[in-house]
Amino acid sequence: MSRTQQPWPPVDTEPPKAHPDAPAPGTDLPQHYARCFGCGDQQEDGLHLRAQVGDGHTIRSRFTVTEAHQGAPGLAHGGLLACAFDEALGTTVGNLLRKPAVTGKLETDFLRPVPVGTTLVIDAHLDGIAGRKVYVSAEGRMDTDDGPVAVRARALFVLVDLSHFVNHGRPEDLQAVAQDPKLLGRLPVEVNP
Ligand SMILES: CCCCCCCCCC(=O)SCCNC(=O)CCNC(=O)[C@H](O)C(C)(C)COP(=O)(O)OP(=O)(O)OC[C@H]1O[C@@H](n2cnc3c(N)ncnc32)[C@H](O)[C@@H]1OP(=O)(O)O
Repeated sequence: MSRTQQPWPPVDTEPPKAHPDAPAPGTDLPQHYARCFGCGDQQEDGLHLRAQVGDGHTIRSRFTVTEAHQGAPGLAHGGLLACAFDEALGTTVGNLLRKPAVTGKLETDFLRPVPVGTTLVIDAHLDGIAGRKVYVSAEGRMDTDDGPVAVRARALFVLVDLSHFVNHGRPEDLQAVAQDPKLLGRLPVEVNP
């Protein structure tokens, strides 16, 4: 099987346009949910991914592979790397478009093994929009922003109503958020667009 990529985005798209209230380049983004495995500070063994807005529809995220993230001895589990990219790509969609969206499809190419202790520098980019479909891609470099590329990913996010989360979320977790709204970071969505 070759690494030849299909055209991306796979359908005709409009160029992305950041929301007028999207955070400016250079902004450090807060966790979006304290219990999120990707970014939450209440998940002891989570990824604790941190993100900053870049120029031109990009967001740069960083996460450090810990012992809790191993698949083979001393090496990151591929599924956890995919999780980091899901988070980095979702953060890019949510913060730049300020609309709720969920992952519909996520593809990853693992190019190099990633040892425990590595910090992955993930640069994600909005690629195009077709109706509710948002195409976004990223690459992750080892330790520095010009380090060797270890992982590439691309994804389709689908814009949804907030009712998606209300209708499908576990009631006790929704209740916990209602009682302690600080569990959510700055809402990355336009609630009344
Ligand atoms: C600041 C915020 C930071 C947030 C970071 C969070 C990062 C983590 C994000 C996640 O992990 S979200 C959790 C994982 N994802 C899910 O749980 C989604 C589960 N799937 C669904 O809920 C529904 O399938 C979905 C909302 C994605 C779509 O259902 P809908 O009934 O709303 O829409 P529909 O099925 O008509 O699909 C809409 C369009 O997307 C297309 N589509 C959907 N899934 C697709 C797929 N897998 N592949 C290709 N196309 C797909 C579909 O063909 C269609 O295209 P057209 O508009 O052209 O007709």
